[in-house]
Amino acid sequence: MEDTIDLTDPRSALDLSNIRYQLIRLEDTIIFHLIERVQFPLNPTVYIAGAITIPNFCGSFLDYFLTQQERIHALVRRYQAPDEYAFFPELIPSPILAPLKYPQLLHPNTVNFNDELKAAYIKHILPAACKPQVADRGEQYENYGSTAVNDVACLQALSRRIHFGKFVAEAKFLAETEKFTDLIQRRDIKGIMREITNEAVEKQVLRRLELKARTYGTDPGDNSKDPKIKINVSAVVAMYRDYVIPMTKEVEVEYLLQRLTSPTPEAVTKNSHWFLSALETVLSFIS
Ligand SMILES: O=C(O)C(=O)C[C@]1(C(=O)O)C=C[C@@H](O)C=C1
Repeated sequence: MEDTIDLTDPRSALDLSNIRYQLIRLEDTIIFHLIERVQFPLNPTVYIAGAITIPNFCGSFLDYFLTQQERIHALVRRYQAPDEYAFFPELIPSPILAPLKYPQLLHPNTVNFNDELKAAYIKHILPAACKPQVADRGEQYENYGSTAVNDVACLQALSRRIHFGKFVAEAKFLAETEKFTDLIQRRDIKGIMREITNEAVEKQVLRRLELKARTYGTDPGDNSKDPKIKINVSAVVAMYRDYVIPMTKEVEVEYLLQRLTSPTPEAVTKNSHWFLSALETVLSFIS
């Protein structure tokens, strides 16, 4: 097993034990970001379109922050990577850095579950994880900026996690191509879901997550009998059980349903970003 997955090497990127190791690493990232986020109250104002006045923008404060951050990250090639998916893909600019040449690891596809993820994060995950808030007392007390900064970190890590489902699905497809081809051709969604599900692995994920949330949430210097835990451990487990694992599986199924079809122009754009960027660079030299 490699320490980090190498997305420029198909043998590394499509090895199921490497992919699972990456998913385990992402658990750490997600838990630490969530611990940072729940220092602040829920602050529902941050998620309501128009609740905070923003010049030339009519969405929520979180969406404003996400669009701005995605724009700058896109400029340095973040969304060319096959494991990165933007929440506002239609708003991101082309990179200023020369394109990287990723091998074609995944079948071209249009799968992006970020809207569903963001909705679940705001409606279910955060309310369960944040401390109860008596009332939203306004920006000077509630740190709207810090709230949004931490939300973006949580959402981007969660997005990476669920979209790794594409690599899992591709690895499973390559291991049992005949069986999956038959299920896909018959559009047997229940059958595909059954084949990609490994209940033992899911139980292991949830057990490990509970231990990690408890461990990372406790100050090692706190020697009291009843140490304070910085995160609601059962909310972390519920987040995975009810949203993260189910969405990863939906990503897997949706990806497999597109696995045999010829790519749509939209899918080609995400998968051959580097080619289009290279073309843009060449054209900018010519003009
Ligand atoms: O590890 C796998 O095989 C996956 O498909 C990932 C995952 C998960 O989200 O953790 C999802 C479905 C399986 O039932 C087990 C685990």
